[in-house]
Amino acid sequence: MTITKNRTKVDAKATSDIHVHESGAGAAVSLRRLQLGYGGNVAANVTLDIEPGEVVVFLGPSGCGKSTILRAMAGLLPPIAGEATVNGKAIAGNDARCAMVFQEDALFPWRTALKNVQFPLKLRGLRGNDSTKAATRYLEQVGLGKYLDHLPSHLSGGMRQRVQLARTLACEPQVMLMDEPFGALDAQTRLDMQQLLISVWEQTQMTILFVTHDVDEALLLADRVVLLTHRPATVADVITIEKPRDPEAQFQESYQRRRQSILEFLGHSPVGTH
Ligand SMILES: Nc1ncnc2c1ncn2[C@@H]1O[C@H](COP(=O)(O)OP(=O)(O)OP(=O)(O)O)[C@@H](O)[C@H]1O
Repeated sequence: MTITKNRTKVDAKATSDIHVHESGAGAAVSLRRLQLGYGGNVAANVTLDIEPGEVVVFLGPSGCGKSTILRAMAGLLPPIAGEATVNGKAIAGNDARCAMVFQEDALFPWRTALKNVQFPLKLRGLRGNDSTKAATRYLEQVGLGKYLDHLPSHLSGGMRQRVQLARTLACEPQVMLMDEPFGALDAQTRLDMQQLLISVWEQTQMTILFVTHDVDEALLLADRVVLLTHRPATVADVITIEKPRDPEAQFQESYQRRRQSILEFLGHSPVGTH
């Protein structure tokens, strides 16, 4: 698989403490003339193929339909026309293969971090000690091993997003959907979360569909950046990002040129067609 060739592949056998999906990697996603909308108004019309293990970041003007695409992937919005498939099979409501991380933390406020992460494990049939051990490992994976008994209200915004990430990992999805997950965090916490996500990706090789407004975040995380038009969102351009990422890359002229041209696109992006 070409997309992951420059990133560190993790041998699933060598990482028994890390939760790699049974398939060992993410899934291929195919959006075929996927038309989405609300009450007859088209919000997105997208055709795109995504490789297993690829990180695809959607960038587009405000209100163009980015979240709508993720909602459809999560099975929360049936298509008007066309189809979205994961490994060739159409997405159905509550499809366990896709799991969403939202910007606003969607944790149960009355449950501790541990119990929040245990929730999807229970749905997967894990109980008692097995569930506690697995949930603890997921929380350790996101750096919260010492906060198992904390309620969400006793955690910072960044820590709550970590719990949300752990809870999503506990679903063992093949496709992780992330809708501006770090948008509400302060700058330093956001950078920390980006690095955490890179490390989670290296461990799980999940396919990730990520929505952001932040061009630097897109360029850091993406294998490919998908630029969307104004509503209805259609694919205007797809930019492949070279890996491995050089930490100094953003100081290079080529990075700044690319960043500038994306910002210009976002400032004058064309209107999509139905
Ligand atoms: N539940 C809904 N009912 C009706 N219209 C909706 C609904 N949700 C979204 N829309 C409309 O669909 C369009 C796309 O919304 P969406 O949230 O997907 O955009 P977005 O690109 O994610 O926006 P933003 O960049 O502001 O987060 C917008 O015009 C929005 O007003």
